[in-house]
Amino acid sequence: MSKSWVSLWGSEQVCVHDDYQKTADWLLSQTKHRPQVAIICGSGLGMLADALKCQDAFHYTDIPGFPQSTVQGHAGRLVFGELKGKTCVCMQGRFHMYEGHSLCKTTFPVRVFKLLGVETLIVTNAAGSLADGLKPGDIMIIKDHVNFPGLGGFNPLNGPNDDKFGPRFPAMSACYNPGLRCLAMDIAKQQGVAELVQEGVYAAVGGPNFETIAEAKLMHRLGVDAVGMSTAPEVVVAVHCGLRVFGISLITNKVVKSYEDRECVNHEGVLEVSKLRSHTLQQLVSELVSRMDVNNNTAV
Ligand SMILES: O=P(O)(O)O[C@@H]1C[C@H](O)[C@@H](CO)O1
Ligand SMILES: Nc1nc2[nH]cnc2c(=O)[nH]1
Repeated sequence: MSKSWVSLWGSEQVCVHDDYQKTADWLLSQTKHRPQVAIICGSGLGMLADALKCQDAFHYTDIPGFPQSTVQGHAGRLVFGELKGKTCVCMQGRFHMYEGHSLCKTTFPVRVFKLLGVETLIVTNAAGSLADGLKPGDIMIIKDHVNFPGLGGFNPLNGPNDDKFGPRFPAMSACYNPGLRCLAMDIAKQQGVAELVQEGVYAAVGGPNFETIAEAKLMHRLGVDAVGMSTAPEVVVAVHCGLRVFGISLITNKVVKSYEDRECVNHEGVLEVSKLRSHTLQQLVSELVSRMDVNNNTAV
């Protein structure tokens, strides 16, 4: 049963081991698939699940304990299936803090994946670029992140630590697996899309508003390459419980950094660019899944 925990910021819901286990047990009773890889689809990127063969799909509304998706471009389905010889589970729709989910609900699926036997988590998102060399339609392989809500005390690991998942003070200095990043770069070259792909630092903010110009300038100065409203909390929880992580940001817009610039970002534009690049991203992720080693959590 989830419990209430009083934090610096007031009362928060925390989920306990039993909550994750119940959801995992239900899923294991409903599908024969035993996933090794989990994929979280960002805004407008749900089509990554279309490549899965022999699908078993569940609406979030039907999964006990699962939060619900409320954002356009996040279908709210969990899809199990085979992708190039690997068993995968794919979230068509993720949870964001700005929807009103507690951080434990935002990251709930990650621990469920761990209990399903997943070893590798692939996170994708739509993001705005701050780096001058990244333009809409580009693909950024996430090298590292800045978790702004986490720095301010909004961390999904707040509250009593569950030692069954991981340590009280987990290291975060190698969040994004170097071997998988390198493999993804090689695949991009082989697929002829290397000019679209580069590595960079992602920053997570709380949203749901897009950045002010002062905020954009601040993050640019701090060395952030792309900004979005998700991913970092999921990755913190994944690394805590020993999952290997690979992350991709699809750059859907540039973040306005000048008072003279009259461009204005909106969610519909974000979804449009996601759609345009969906095929390229699907090819890249499929090949990465195909070529990754799933039985050794430390190697590629
Ligand atoms: O789920 P992601 O991070 O891909 O979604 C991004 C951030 C906001 O939820 C939304 C803004 O358009 O896209
Ligand atoms: N915070 C933020 N999230 C995004 N998601 C897609 N584009 C953006 C952006 O420009 N800013």
